[in-house]
Amino acid sequence: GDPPATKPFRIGTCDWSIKMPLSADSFYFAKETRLMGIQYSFGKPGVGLDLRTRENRDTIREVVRTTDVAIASLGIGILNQIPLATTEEAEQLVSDCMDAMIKMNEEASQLTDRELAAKVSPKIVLLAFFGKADINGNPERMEAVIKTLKRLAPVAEEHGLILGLETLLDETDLRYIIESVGSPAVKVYYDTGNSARMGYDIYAEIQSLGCESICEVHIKENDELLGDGTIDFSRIKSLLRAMQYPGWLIIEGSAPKKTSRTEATQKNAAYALGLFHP
Ligand SMILES: O=C1C[C@@H](O)[C@H](O)[C@@H](O)C1=O
Repeated sequence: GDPPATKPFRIGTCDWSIKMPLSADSFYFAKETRLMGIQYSFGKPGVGLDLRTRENRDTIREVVRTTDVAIASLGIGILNQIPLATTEEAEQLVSDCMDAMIKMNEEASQLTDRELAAKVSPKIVLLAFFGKADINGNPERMEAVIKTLKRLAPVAEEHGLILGLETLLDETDLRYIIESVGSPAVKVYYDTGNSARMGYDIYAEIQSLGCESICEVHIKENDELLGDGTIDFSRIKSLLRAMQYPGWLIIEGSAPKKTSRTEATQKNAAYALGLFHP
């Protein structure tokens, strides 16, 4: 018989990558660029359209309704400055973010428009481990992160949320953390550009980690537009198809030195839509 019908991938961008964090602007930008979702930032209390408040959540829901651009997931980039391995403030940030997600999911469940509800119910949050928050090559910090995640994961599990670790670790270390925490709520947030830059075999890692361990993917090229660098995105597409990856592909960075982030994202969106969403 016929092979099973394949759904096109959903493509979005993160709000920080286009320098429009915590605002409605990113949704209008995505709509103009034909992107379907925004990975929305979660930051310190009171900064921008902070999802901690009902008023801001209502505003963003209304923006999603008018633009038809979904909240693909959330991301806490500020963890790069407030490291999860070494600060209690970081644990509080993740906890606040989960509270906001729980409220968004509850509020969405009351909407009669089920398609809209799905677009305003983020389940995945990216936890960033870069710069001074990097834990690569630092077993003590890895152990500290495991301890913290063991406290956070039960809440995520109870509410169907996923904590996605975006790190500079290779597959072996990522597996060690995930297995040590021992919760299905802790997964890898895979970034093609970061892992390629580290020299990892990104194709082997994606295939081996699979959907069981990868919750979401950043499609990123280092200092080049998507498709202009060394990463073979057609190969990535085949791998994601083969593992029946159901999630979002989020465009991040991928801007050559003299190109503005917005211009680069427009070009990257055209490339990603052509390849992954023909
Ligand atoms: O996805 C990411 C999150 C950012 O916080 C980080 O700085 C960046 O390198 C990245 O890849």
